[in-house]
Parts: sequence; C-alpha cells; structure tokens
Amino acid sequence: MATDFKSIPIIDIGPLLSKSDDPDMGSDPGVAQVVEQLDLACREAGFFYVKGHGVPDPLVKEVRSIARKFFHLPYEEKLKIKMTPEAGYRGYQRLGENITKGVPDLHEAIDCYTEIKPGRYGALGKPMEGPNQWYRNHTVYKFNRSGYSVSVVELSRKIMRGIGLALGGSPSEFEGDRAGEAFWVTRIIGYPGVPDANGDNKTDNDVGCEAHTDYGLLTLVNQDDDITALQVKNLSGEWISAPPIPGTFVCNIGDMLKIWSNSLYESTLHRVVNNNAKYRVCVAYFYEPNYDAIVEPLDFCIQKSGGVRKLGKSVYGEHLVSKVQTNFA
Ligand SMILES: N=C(N)NCCCC[C@H](N)C(=O)O
Ligand SMILES: O=C(O)CCC(=O)C(=O)O
Ligand SMILES: [Fe+2]
Repeated sequence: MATDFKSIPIIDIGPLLSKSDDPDMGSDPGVAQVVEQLDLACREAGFFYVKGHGVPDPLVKEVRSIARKFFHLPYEEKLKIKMTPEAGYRGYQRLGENITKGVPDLHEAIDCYTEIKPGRYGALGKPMEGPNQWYRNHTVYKFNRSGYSVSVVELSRKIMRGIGLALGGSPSEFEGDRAGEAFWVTRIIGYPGVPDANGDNKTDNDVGCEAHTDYGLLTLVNQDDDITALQVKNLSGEWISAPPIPGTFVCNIGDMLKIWSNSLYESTLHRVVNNNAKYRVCVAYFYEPNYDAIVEPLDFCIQKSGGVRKLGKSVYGEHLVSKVQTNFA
C-alpha cells in the first residue's frame, strides 16, 4: 500500500535461482536485474508474481486438487481433524470460524505449522506446540507426502536472498538467527462460490477473507487458475485484483519484513472476495522468521531511511501467537 500501484508486477526469477548458492551472486548482471525488480515491487506494492520459479506445474496443481478433495468430504470427516488450541491450532477450521477484523470469514481451511516439540521455546512456544494432524486423514496425508512444502521452502529461501540484496544488504541477511530455521505455515483454504438460493454457504459475511496483512517474511500463494478473488489495497484505498496467472505464485511481504526493513517494504493489506459461482481453493505457504527471532529495524535500513528508526522491536513467535489467538471467535 506504499504507492498507488494499479497492477502487480511479474518477475522472472530464473536468473536469481541459477546463482542463488553463489555468495557473490550480487555481482551477476542477471541477478542484479532480478534484484532491481524485486526492490521496485517491494517498495511500490509489497506484492509481485514470480515466474521461472522451478516448482513443477503438476505439483502445483496436484496440491490444489488434494485441497479440493478434502473440502468436498462430508463435514463429519473434516471435523475429525478439527483445529483446537489443544492441537496447537493445527487442523481444520470450518466455514465462518476464522475471524478477521472481528467478522467471520467465508472460508474453511486447514492449518499446518512447523512442529514444535514440548519445551522447545519455553513459554513462547507453548501455545503452538503439537504435531500436525497428517495421519488422521488420507487426503491430508497425501498433501504431506507430495513434496510441495520442501519445494516452496527452498524457493522462499532463494527469493529472500534476492530480497536481502534488494534492500542493500547481503544475500544471507535473512539466515542465521533471523530466518536460518525459518518457521513455516501452510494454510490450505477453500472459498465457497456466491451463496446459492437456499443459502447453504451463508455466514454473516460474504467476504472470503477480510482485509489483513500476513505475519512473517514472505507468502507464496498458489491459487486456482480460473477465478479472480484476491485483492490488494493501494495507497488511495482502491482494491487492485491479483488475478491468477498460470505458472506463477503471487508473493507478498509479511509484517516481520516490514520491521526488519524499517518500513522500506510494507506488508500490504489484502482480502479475498470470491464472486464466482465456483468453489475456489488456494494453498498459501508462509515463510517466516525463526520462531524465537527478535525482529527490529536493520541498521542499514535505518540509514537508508535518513537515520530515522520507524518501528519498534517484535518477537516473531509472540506476534504469531497474538494473531492466531484472535483468529477465532
Ligand atoms: N497466516 C495468515 N496470514 N492467515 C491469514 C488469515 C486471515 C487473517 C487473520 N484472521 C487476521 O485477522 O490476521
Ligand atoms: O486466498 C488467497 O488468495 C490469499 C489468502 C490469504 O491472504 C491468507 O490466507 O493470508
Ligand atoms: Fe494473506
């Protein structure tokens, strides 16, 4: 929402990926071009599409089809992996159960998080401890086995190397005790189409997901190919659509990157409105800092902002827990 962007840029990150293990990647002209585009996109919109990302198209489609299959199961089946605070907020959330801005959203979802062993982060980690409910549903089990998460975590790390350079830092800026053990969240989401005559899909709200920002570093959205529903807010308050572009992921910046960058990059408000008759699925992958990362504006970002420190300190795990705990009625 940093500017009045009217569309969301598409970036071919192929050149970045081909050099992403070279510590001197920044001096490669192909990489430099990608980095320049990343910087512009992050400053202007906080959103961009990536193409040339190397995740096989059949895999991208397969996880959406797994998601669709799950949401078509009878309600009783889905409830067998119900999300509860006791389950570390992992599992299935029914239609209207997620709350954004105090209003129930018109979507259902499964949340999976990096597993946290009891005691791993003390009191900070306690609310999020627990295993994912992979083994209690055949369809969810297939998602776990697909290899999707492994592909997108690698991809995210490489994009973050480009973003480190884009900010004017090193490619490894978001590694080590910042995001070397990146926490991840996978959210498998289903949005009913426009409510039908008998009102089966009705909640108090017909917005699929109300306006919000994402919490961590970088989100990778894998959305249905044939429905435009994701909208991004620009500076004048207009909602700019992020239509599906086959072969791409929609990427956006989270709250922790906003802090580290001292607001040079913003976590942009977005929402989902499915006005289509068809059911829409989306698999969102959130690449986050280390669970216990202490996040505060980086010195070189403060320098770039005329020496003014714009934001205070945050602990990622605390931010996540406070969000997760207000996501339910
Ligand atoms: N992990 C993410 N970003 N999930 C987004 C869920 C919707 C926003 C949430 N209810 C909120 O109010 O923040
Ligand atoms: O469904 C989408 O396209 C995006 C979902 C989203 O913004 C979220 O879950 O954080
Ligand atoms: Fe989001």
